Amino acid sequence: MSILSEVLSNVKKRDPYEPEFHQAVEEVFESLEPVAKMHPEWVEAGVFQRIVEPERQIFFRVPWIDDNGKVQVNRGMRVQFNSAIGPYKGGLRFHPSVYPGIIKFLGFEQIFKNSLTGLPMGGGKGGSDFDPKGKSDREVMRFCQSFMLELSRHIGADTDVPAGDIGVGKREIGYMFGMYKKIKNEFTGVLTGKGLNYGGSLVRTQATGYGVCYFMEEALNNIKNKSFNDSIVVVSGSGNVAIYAAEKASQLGGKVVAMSDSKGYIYDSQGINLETMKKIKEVGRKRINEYLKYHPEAVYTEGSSNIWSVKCDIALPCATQNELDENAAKTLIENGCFAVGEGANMPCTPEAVHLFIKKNLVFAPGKASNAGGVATSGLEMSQNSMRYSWTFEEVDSKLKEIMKDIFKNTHETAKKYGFENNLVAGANIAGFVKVASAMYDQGIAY
Ligand SMILES: NC(=O)C1=CN([C@@H]2O[C@H](COP(=O)(O)OP(=O)(O)OC[C@H]3O[C@@H](n4cnc5c(N)ncnc54)[C@H](OP(=O)(O)O)[C@@H]3O)[C@@H](O)[C@H]2O)C=CC1
Ligand SMILES: O=C(O)CCC(=O)C(=O)O
Repeated sequence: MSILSEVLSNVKKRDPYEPEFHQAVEEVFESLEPVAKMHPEWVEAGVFQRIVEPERQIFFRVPWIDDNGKVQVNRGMRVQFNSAIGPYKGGLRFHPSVYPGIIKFLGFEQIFKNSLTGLPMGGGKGGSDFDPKGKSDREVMRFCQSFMLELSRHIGADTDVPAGDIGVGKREIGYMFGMYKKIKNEFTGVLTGKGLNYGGSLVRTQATGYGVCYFMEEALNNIKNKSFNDSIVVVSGSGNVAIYAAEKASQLGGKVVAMSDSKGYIYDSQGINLETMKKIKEVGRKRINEYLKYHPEAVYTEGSSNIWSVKCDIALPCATQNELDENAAKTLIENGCFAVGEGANMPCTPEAVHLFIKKNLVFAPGKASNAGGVATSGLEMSQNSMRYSWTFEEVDSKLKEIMKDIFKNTHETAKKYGFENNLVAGANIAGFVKVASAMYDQGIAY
């Protein structure tokens, strides 16, 4: 049995009820056989065993009082996965589906993603099974304050710097930052994704979605001699990542014809009107079928996974994990889709990914293509430390350079290890090598 199979089998034995975490480890380990062969010293130092075990996991009670005066209790968690190359960094997810297996898979992905950005950030992730949907602003505020009351003991600008993810946006970050400041009596860059009026960075709102398109444009140019220009694009989700991926895809000359939420999807042959979408989702926090009130010529279909039956050239899954399976992948390919860029974390199942690679689509894996969000969070941390702010153009051009560099690194690494044009292997190997070498240099007790 190879060391990688042995470690994977132990991961499954140790935490048998965490399928998403197993999937994330398996997907990275699939690419690492040549690395293990090239670095017997890493095998001997137990780097592979150590990298799958979080440095620390924190679980805590989050009691809060709803608008009816009733006490509610949620579960909070933070997984501090790996700090070999910098303070733990990664988002917080508030969604009823959150449990340790989800947070661990996200934290594991974050280690390699953050490494790919070239910035000094370790990997972490956290969240709660709290559902902000349908709650009043006051309820969300009370929950966030209670959450931070405990989390504040474990984070800090040089220790662990959380940010947003599903269900956590500017509103939630604001409430949590306010509470942290009150508890610690200090104004530091302990969270990113902050409002622009209190230390946030320009472009952070747009960064993940824009970054997906910068990465994809580079991949299309280099691998297929194509671009977004004149392409038909389908984007799943209508949250932060989806809206700004759709915006940049349109700016680059693509036409986005469909977007979704967890209930269904909208098809608009004229191209989705993003101002309407922002009004519905960012301002109103409403369901996507509201779009028909403003654009009656569009079509709404129940069932979010059906979105992949819409004919397109480029598909950008930007909603959630495992939202695009093998059948959806077959349909996309039959309809002529030539590129898939993951805006969400692990949105394509392993079977779908294998098919895309086998059929030579340009496939951009999330840990590379959605790294623009955390990279810009890294730039927010730098600006906070300097007590300074860069302009929109400055941050945007740094983001673009970072995404181009991530593409170059993943593309060249894939080639070097015998996986030409396989960006999954390139991203896994390039992300891993930097962290593994730092872990090795810092000794086994680390
Ligand atoms: N925000 C960021 O900077 C980054 C986010 N990501 C990843 O991108 C993805 C989206 O995050 P973000 O845009 O921030 O989150 P948001 O909460 O802003 O939006 C999430 C979107 O996905 C939809 N969605 C959520 N769960 C499901 C589900 N189970 N089935 C179908 N649709 C679903 C939501 O629909 P509904 O409103 O109906 O629930 C909503 O449209 C996540 O995978 C996240 O981890 C990755 C890198 C950075
Ligand atoms: O900006 C960040 O720190 C985290 C973003 C994130 O959660 C992600 O990359 O999945």
